[in-house]
Amino acid sequence: MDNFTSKAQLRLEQVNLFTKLKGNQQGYPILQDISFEVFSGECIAIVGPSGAGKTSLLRLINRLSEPTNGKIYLENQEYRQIPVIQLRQLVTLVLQDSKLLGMTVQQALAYPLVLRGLPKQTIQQRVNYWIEQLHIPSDWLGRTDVQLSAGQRQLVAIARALVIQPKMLLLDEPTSALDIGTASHVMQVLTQVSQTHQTTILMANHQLDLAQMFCTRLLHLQQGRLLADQTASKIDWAKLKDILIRAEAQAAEEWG
Ligand SMILES: Nc1ncnc2c1ncn2[C@@H]1O[C@H](COP(=O)(O)OP(=O)(O)OP(=O)(O)O)[C@@H](O)[C@H]1O
Repeated sequence: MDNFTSKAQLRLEQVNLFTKLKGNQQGYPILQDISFEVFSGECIAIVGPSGAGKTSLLRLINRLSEPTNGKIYLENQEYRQIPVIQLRQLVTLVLQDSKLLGMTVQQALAYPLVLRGLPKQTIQQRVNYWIEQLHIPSDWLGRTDVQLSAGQRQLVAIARALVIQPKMLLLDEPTSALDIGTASHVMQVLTQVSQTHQTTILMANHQLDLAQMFCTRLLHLQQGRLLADQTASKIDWAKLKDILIRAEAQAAEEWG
């Protein structure tokens, strides 16, 4: 497989992730035998009940954790050969509860671009553009974490990721605290971003109606395994909703 080249932007090959016990002993499986390819500009929704492994998968792709075995490639380059800083400039993750680390919204949006050494005027233009696109009101700009609601923090975290203009954007339940109108608008903005900039987007999302608005493809995880990998146009959404509701109920029962 080492000489295999693929047109995929991202490739996971038989990835397994196990918890670690004391002395680096292998614990229980979190992800098992995950293989798929992602192509530039795809919008992928990752669905599955609580505990299915959605966050764990996104963390692996952002290299916040390493597979126990199996390999991940970005444009045919194995992850471990890519410097982490370089990888994270190309592949950006928005976590479920992102923090502004003591900065104001304005500072937090500009900061990743300041780190990249961009001219002040370019930074300002880019920040203003995304503030406008995401309808972030100007009176939030001077606020810090504690002065923002969970939903407002989510919107700012999405803007901060878009400002970077990554090749691949990973979003973990990015709209869980947003009202439906704002969440739908975010989905429209993301769709536009992927269409105009060929940005690849992978999004874990419990809200199937929103996933349906946005995705071109869907990965369905259950108990750490990839149950289905489907093109959006071929999905029976009503049936999928039913399956997910039952799986959620079962997961809730198992977790007591
Ligand atoms: N660091 C860790 N150590 C031990 N177990 C972990 C760790 N991280 C995740 N897990 C376990 O791995 C499984 C998958 O968790 P994960 O957070 O990836 O699921 P999820 O699908 O994102 O769930 P949710 O929808 O609730 O966010 C769960 O059983 C979880 O308890």
